[in-house]
Amino acid sequence: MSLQSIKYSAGKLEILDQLLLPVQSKYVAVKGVEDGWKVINKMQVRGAPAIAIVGCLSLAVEIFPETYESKKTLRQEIEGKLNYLVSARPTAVNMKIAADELISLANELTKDESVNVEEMKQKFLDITEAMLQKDISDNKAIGANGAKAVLESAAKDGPVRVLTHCNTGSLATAGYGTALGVVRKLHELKKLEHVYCTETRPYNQGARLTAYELVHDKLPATLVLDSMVAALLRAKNVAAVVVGADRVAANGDTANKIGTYQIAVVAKHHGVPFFVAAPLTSIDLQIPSGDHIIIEERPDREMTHVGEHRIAAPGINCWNPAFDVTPASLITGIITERGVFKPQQLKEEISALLDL
Ligand SMILES: CSC[C@H]1O[C@H](OP(=O)(O)O)[C@H](O)[C@@H]1O
Repeated sequence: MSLQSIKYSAGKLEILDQLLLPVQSKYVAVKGVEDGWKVINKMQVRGAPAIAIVGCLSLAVEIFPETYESKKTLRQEIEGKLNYLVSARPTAVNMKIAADELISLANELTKDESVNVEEMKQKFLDITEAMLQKDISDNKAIGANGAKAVLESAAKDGPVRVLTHCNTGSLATAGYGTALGVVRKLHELKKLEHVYCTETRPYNQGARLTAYELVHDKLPATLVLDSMVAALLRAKNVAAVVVGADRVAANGDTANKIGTYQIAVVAKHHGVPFFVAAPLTSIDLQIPSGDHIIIEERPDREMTHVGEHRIAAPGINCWNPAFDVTPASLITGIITERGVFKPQQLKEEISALLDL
């Protein structure tokens, strides 16, 4: 069992093919941007932070062996390939934010006469490679901030029961995870009584990936069906819900895996605190609200089949949005590596943090 979703060394990138988990643990090579786009679009690798890291590293391995006649040529290559990678999946903002930052860097280096084209290439490689360790350190901070927030929100002292949705662990990031990082931190603090994970139809990130991680780490965990959440919150004394995010708008509205919105509604009905855990690289202050978030719609086959086995009647119409938007009013707190924010204060506090 491996939880390392991404394997990288200079000029070489492999990803754990998550379509084969949990039955088969197999790494596939990503030899350039075309491969990067395909493994992201097919969801062989998925998860907002992992998408950005794999996308950028696919460009890094592509340019690594190359020599460029000018900085302008290299800049054009970087800009064109990064914008192409953004098109692989539209909802998560992390790839777009990473692309914009790296394109801005390429523009600055192009103008800097003290930097030659080889130095510019190496600087791009260095900054792209640093995304791996930064993501892990961000997730550790999210875990610590989130565990504190969950325990403070709990009605009683002592270990807590939490519910999570989809997969937000090592298989969605460079390691440790966001919402699942909060769960891991609670366990490290000996404050996790139990974690419940939803199966997360139709891709089954919960049953196939989160359960895989929880069994691997030997955490006290139970898999539940997406349809069980209301009954679970009514019967099992869950102290908090902690989910991930693919894009958080300036007002705190959050796009996350389909089913998140209805979990938030049920949590509100039962008075259970509902937390979103996400790095700053998932927060898009450029859009005012969740109404502006593009929701990816995926192939019908993901609903009508499990693997090669058909489970839906041929000819039935399908609607398969991969995400939904949870309004800020249903969110107790947004857990980041820089702190936990009320949705209503997010834009002001993040802007102040980033000196925007
Ligand atoms: C750590 S962010 C993970 C985020 O991404 C998942 O979506 P997908 O599996 O389609 O990439 C889900 O929304 C998770 O919350």
